[in-house]
Amino acid sequence: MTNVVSNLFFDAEAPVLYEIDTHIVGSSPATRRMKQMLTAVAPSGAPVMLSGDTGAGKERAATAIHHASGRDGQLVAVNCAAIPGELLESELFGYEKGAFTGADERRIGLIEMADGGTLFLDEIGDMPLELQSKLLRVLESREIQRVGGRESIAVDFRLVTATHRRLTDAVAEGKFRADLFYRINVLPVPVPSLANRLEEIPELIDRMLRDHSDQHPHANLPHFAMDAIERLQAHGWPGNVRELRNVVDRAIVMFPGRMLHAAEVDNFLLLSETDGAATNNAPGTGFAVGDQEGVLKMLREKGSIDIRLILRDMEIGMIEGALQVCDGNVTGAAQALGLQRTTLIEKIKKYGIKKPH
Ligand SMILES: Nc1ncnc2c1ncn2[C@@H]1O[C@H](COP(=O)(O)OP(=O)(O)OP(=O)(O)O)[C@@H](O)[C@H]1O
Repeated sequence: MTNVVSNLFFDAEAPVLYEIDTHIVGSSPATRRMKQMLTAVAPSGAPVMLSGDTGAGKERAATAIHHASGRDGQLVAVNCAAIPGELLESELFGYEKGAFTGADERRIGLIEMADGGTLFLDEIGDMPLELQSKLLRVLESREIQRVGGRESIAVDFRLVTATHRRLTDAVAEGKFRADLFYRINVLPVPVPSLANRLEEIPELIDRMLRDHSDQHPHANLPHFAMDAIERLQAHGWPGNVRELRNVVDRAIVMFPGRMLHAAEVDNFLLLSETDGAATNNAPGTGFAVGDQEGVLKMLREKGSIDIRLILRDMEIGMIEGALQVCDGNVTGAAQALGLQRTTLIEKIKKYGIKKPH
């Protein structure tokens, strides 16, 4: 693998490198190794399997591969764990009108939508066995049939898969088809956890702040002092880059134009650890800002979510965070949140939020 990768790497064209570098931030040895691999595999049409912990950046790597591949079609991302098994087939393959109750009109599936582009199957290990067989057939025949349809439709897509667990274990347990595993594991690329590239934290923060200011040109960005960075580099990062993004998002909301020191960072990290417990004073969903994980989990378990409840919980979490960071000072917290003081007081009353002493 290493030889193949390094040979391909040296032959890789500059635009490929440019795309990979644009999407993937970081110059640690671990990330440099990953970028070399991505640069090598992107131009080939062979299936890539990304492995790594949750939040490490697998979807970002898939996006980089797509953009560096030179394929004209679109990148279609599907989280196999987020869509209930019985729905996943019709989502992937599409269906003909009348295929089942409720199929009022023909629907193009996600595989067909990825024609000419890239199909990214996230959490492939969660795909039901029956669907695994159907996917294998598609990979071998390069054709699909919509649910309820007879016509075979040719599809040309590049497959990228991702998993956060060892698929070989799932194969050994009979939960994942061995033949599919070998078909999709042609070019394995490990995505390193943030704990293995702590030196990249300043670069990642810079990029996140820059992205924010590209979207909000008038935003007053926060600054991270050296002691704050040191504190971040001593953290364990179980939630990886996603957890770091949450910290940066909190800093953007609560410290616009201000300097964060170690103490503030400690508070933010504490908030990360108590995500979900933040709503104990009111019956809630237990979601926190940016908690996509939680949303997906609930969608999986219940099949639906109540967006108003989730937004309310996020609001409670942010108010509690601002109060904590401002030592219970309502005027300061209102300022940090961009709210009128009276509005904040109303919200504190409405949600029964207790101010820290
Ligand atoms: N190198 C990076 N530079 C900037 N942001 C990044 C980087 N890597 C990841 N992120 C951000 O971190 C968050 C998590 O990344 P991503 O969704 O790619 O992780 P993942 O490994 O696919 O997670 P999951 O296993 O939960 O699907 C996203 O908001 C993403 O934009």
